[in-house]
Amino acid sequence: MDALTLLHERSSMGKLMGPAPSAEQLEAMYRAALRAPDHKELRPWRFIEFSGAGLERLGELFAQAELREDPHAEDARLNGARKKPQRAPMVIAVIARVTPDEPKVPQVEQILSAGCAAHSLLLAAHAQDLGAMWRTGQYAFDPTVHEGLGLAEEDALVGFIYLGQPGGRPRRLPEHDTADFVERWT
Ligand SMILES: Cc1cc2nc3c(=O)[nH]c(=O)nc-3n(C[C@H](O)[C@H](O)[C@H](O)COP(=O)(O)O)c2cc1C
Repeated sequence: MDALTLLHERSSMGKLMGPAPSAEQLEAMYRAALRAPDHKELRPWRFIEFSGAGLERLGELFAQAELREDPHAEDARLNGARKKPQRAPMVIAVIARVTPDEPKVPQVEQILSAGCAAHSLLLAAHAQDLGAMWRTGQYAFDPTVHEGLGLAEEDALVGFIYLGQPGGRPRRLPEHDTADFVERWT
């Protein structure tokens, strides 16, 4: 697949099956992520890979987040939270590790860099015929989850990248007219 075709045709896959990406596939994905644009080379990112029992630990954190919000939360709600990470054989949390006192690189730029890294993970997954989906949901912003994953106060959880083998048909790509989004000053 040439680079432009990849950029034009990447799409998300919500239905994901095992096996999880191989070590080689993951290495190619992380190498792509580490090429994200990065002002002053701060490397403002951190990745946590969850698979197997790790997915259960992540689900437990999601359940704890529910409990902190509502100490009387019903079992169905807690079990629903526990099951969320099980929608894929692997999840990668992408964290913006923010340097707060960097005068030339505002925090938003560092978070954008981590977002670019997340996009590169998606692209490199697609290039290797893997399925992937970027999710946040309430848990990406939850203090219990942040604490459990060791985020510092200034860090951001940019997203959870769900990964696996595509388990469904790719959705039809939307057609957009670039003219609707571009203005030209000449
Ligand atoms: C930061 C971010 C967070 C997202 N969070 C969710 C989410 O929690 N749940 C969801 O269904 N889609 C979420 N999405 C959207 C999907 O990842 C996906 O981009 C969307 O369904 C469109 O599909 P496409 O990537 O094939 O165009 C998120 C996207 C971004 C960029």
